[in-house]
Amino acid sequence: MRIWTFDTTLRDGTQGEAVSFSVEDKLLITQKLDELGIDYIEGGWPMSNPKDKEFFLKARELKLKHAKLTAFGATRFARNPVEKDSNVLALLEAETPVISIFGKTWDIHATRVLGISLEENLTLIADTVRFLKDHGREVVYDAEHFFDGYQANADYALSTLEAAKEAGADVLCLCDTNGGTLTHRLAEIVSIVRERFDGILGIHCHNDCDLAVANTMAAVDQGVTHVQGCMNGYGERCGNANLSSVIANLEAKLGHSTIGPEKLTSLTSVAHYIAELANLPVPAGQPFVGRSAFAHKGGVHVSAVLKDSITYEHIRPSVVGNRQRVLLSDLSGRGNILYKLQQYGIGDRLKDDAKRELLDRMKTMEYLGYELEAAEGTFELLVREALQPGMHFFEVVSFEVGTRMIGSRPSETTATIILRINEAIHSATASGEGPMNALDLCLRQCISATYPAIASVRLTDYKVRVISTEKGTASKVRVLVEWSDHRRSWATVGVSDNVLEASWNALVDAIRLELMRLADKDESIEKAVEDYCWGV
Ligand SMILES: CC(=O)SCCNC(=O)CCNC(=O)[C@H](O)C(C)(C)COP(=O)(O)OP(=O)(O)OC[C@H]1O[C@@H](n2cnc3c(N)ncnc32)[C@H](O)[C@@H]1OP(=O)(O)O
Ligand SMILES: CC(=O)C(=O)O
Repeated sequence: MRIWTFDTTLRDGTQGEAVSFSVEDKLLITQKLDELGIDYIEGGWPMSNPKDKEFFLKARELKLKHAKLTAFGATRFARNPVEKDSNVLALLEAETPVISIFGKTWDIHATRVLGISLEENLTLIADTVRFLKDHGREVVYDAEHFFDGYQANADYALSTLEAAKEAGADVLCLCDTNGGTLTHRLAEIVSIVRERFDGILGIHCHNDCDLAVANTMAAVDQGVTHVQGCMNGYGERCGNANLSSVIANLEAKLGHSTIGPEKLTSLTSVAHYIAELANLPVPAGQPFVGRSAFAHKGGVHVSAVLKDSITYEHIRPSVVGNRQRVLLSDLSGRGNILYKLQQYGIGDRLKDDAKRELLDRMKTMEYLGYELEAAEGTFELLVREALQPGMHFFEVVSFEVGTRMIGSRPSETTATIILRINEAIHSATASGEGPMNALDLCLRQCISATYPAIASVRLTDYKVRVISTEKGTASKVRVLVEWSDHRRSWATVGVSDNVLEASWNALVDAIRLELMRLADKDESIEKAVEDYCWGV
């Protein structure tokens, strides 16, 4: 069945805490949602603020291929005749083909919030819908608090829908505004409304009981054909139904037609694009589009996935443009190692004994506090060392680092290192902006003449975590360092009860890894490594 998608990321989504978009962001997101094949894009409430007003003005220049831009507002305010209500007039001035308005369904909202009679509220609804229809707009009527209103006073709730319908509303959208309705009850109520009203029924769910997507699906099951939601589940309080999950479920599970299977493959990238503009991370475990949505960690899972991915995946990740990942940890089995080696294209270059040794080494390292899941560069180094035993490039003889602070003068840090390269001793002393910088400079001084290619490796992030705190300042720490060589990024990890030693080990591993990569010209490894490294 054809189900119409209505995205309110730019309106209800921005009612979520920490979600805010500039006019430029809103324009970019509108275009992106249009490309994704969304049917309606609710851009904001034009009377609410200058930003939303400007957005609708600028959006006139957008050449949308598919979506209908929608302006949102309220039924006329009780004190104003509809033709003089600034909120209603601003909706017309937005010049969108579609207007959505919310009206009161719940009797206490009419009497206690608006302070008007139940009858007068019906007039507000009918006046506003009719006025907008008379001005040639498609009207989506959002029945705010429909389910709470129905449970409080069913006859009155239904009469508000009748008022909107008789005035010409094109869609009657049932809103679970407080997000408190349980799925079975919501389905019962939708089925009653479906029997009573023909035409397009919509659903708008909030996630206060963590049921917004399930409730949306249940409503569709009862005959609703217009679904509202926000990308990444943004929205007031606990958010709205996550539209990316709703779309994926409708398309991939139920065979309904929304954006179509081809555009569905852009779902993950669009969700991440919007999160990027919102400056919020997509939660790793977000269904369908999150980084962990198809990430396998337990050895038992990975071993089965290697035989057939359907064993632990409910759909193929590519259906929604996501990808399968395998994580490394102390919960890994041989399967995890095999998977990675196959990914690197070297499944057959390591003997079974070497694979088992690698797994044992990994488990010991995890026990000592290394977290290879976040530092696949360190794992790659272990693999390459297993492939080319004895290839170390340089050996660390010693390192020394000291920071001097006198009075209020800026501190001074100097490091000295001694290395053995091809049987010759090299040493360097350098001052830096802190110990890591001083050590880094020394290392480069010692080896760059022999290995000039390491000049491109630079630190991009540095994180320290105390592994267990019982020893206070003497506790063991894990240092995770991210690196980039202008082509890709990767992370290495060091563990020690001395933060400088942990940092130094992560630094040395990153440089060794780069040298190993340059020495091993096997392109299949190179390509596979790029798959886990992230672009820069
Ligand atoms: C369920 C939803 O999510 S609805 C959308 C909610 N979104 C927002 O509120 C974000 C945008 N809101 C705003 O910018 C502002 O609240 C404005 C510009 C709309 C109104 O601001 P103000 O005029 O200062 O009013 P305020 O926000 O304090 O109160 C809301 C007013 O709208 C009235 N109102 C609320 N719902 C409706 C409705 N469906 N129809 C008519 N009037 C309504 C209220 O009675 C109240 O008016 P009152 O103060 O005369 O009683
Ligand atoms: C209209 C709307 O956003 C709601 O009822 O939640």
